Amino acid sequence: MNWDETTDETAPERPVGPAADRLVGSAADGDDQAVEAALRPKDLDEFIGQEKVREQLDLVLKAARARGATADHVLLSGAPGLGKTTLSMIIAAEMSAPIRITSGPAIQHAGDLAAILSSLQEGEVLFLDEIHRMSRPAEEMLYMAMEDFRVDVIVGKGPGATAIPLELPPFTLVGATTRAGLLPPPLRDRFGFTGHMEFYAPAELERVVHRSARLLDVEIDTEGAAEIAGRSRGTPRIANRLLRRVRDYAQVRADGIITREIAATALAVYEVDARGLDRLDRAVLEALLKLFGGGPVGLSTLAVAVGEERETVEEVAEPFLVREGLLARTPRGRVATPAAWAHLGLVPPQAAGPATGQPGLFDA
Ligand SMILES: Nc1ncnc2c1ncn2[C@@H]1O[C@H](COP(=O)(O)OP(=O)(O)OP(=O)(O)O)[C@@H](O)[C@H]1O
Repeated sequence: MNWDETTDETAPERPVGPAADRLVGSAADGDDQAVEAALRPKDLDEFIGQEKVREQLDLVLKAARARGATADHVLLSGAPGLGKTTLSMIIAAEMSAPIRITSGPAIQHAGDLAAILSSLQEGEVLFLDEIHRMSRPAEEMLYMAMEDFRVDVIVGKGPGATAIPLELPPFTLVGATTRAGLLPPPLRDRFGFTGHMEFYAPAELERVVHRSARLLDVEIDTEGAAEIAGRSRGTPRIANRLLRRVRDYAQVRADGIITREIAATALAVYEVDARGLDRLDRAVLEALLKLFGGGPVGLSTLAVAVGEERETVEEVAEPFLVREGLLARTPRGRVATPAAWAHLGLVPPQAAGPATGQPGLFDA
């Protein structure tokens, strides 16, 4: 099989093996979950960035409130850590409604979903994270629930099974997905509003860092916040996590105040470089440049060279390297860009071509 066919450059980082606990991973770890609740913005005004989604959602919610109606179902797509859970909580708060939080993988049987749906209160927000990972029967039950606020509960088995219709109170489903493309069109079409969350600009992340520092009672100057923001890979969750590690360093090794120098030195200790690359990202780039002259080189060969699983390189390191324009996935193999050479301070070999990376020599 051609590896290129299975490659999705927009695929979000999925923690794999030892890479799961990396400081710049975008999925939440246990430590994050404890702090995140305290750092979540509580209303749309407090929510930083995502101007388009925020403005559109503001209209959807204001209109529903003015009509005294339940808000339309909302689908939020985007990489982990960009604020989908936070926005769902804000939707509930803006509608003065309670919220129930669950996820696709937690709903394996239609009965699991029926139990949740039948216990919802009128107007309640149901947040369904990773909605693309729900089972097929549950998904089909959801179609009817979203459209008609009704489900058919199947009682019994085999020829004697009967469907008992169950009326549901109007509710708002907020679905979140990192892979909007994986949602079947009938499900996608049942959302009244779809918002795509983009990675954050450095200036927006700076505001996130300042806000979190204020809530955590940490003193930080403008340049210190800019330094952390620049290494946060466009993701508020990572910005908040780096801030906490820099705060530790500032407390233990300095006077507690975060300046540019303190942030840069602290993050060097944690091996997060000026562009947000960590040890794994740099190992991949270094192997590509130093061992294979910048490529093209096959994924398996590259993975062996860095001593990681193929999936770890492909799913954990590469998405960010591709996004940053440091690495390209081509039909002939992985290739470094001029920006990669510049970032590692190396000089590309002359026009003679790759040092060792003859196309066809390496596995595909
Ligand atoms: N726009 C924002 N302004 C301020 N803080 C934010 C913003 N977006 C996210 N955060 C912070 O980032 C953290 C992660 O956000 P959240 O849990 O909502 O992300 P998510 O997209 O739901 O991630 P996942 O897909 O892993 O569930 C939270 O602590 C939240 O406070």
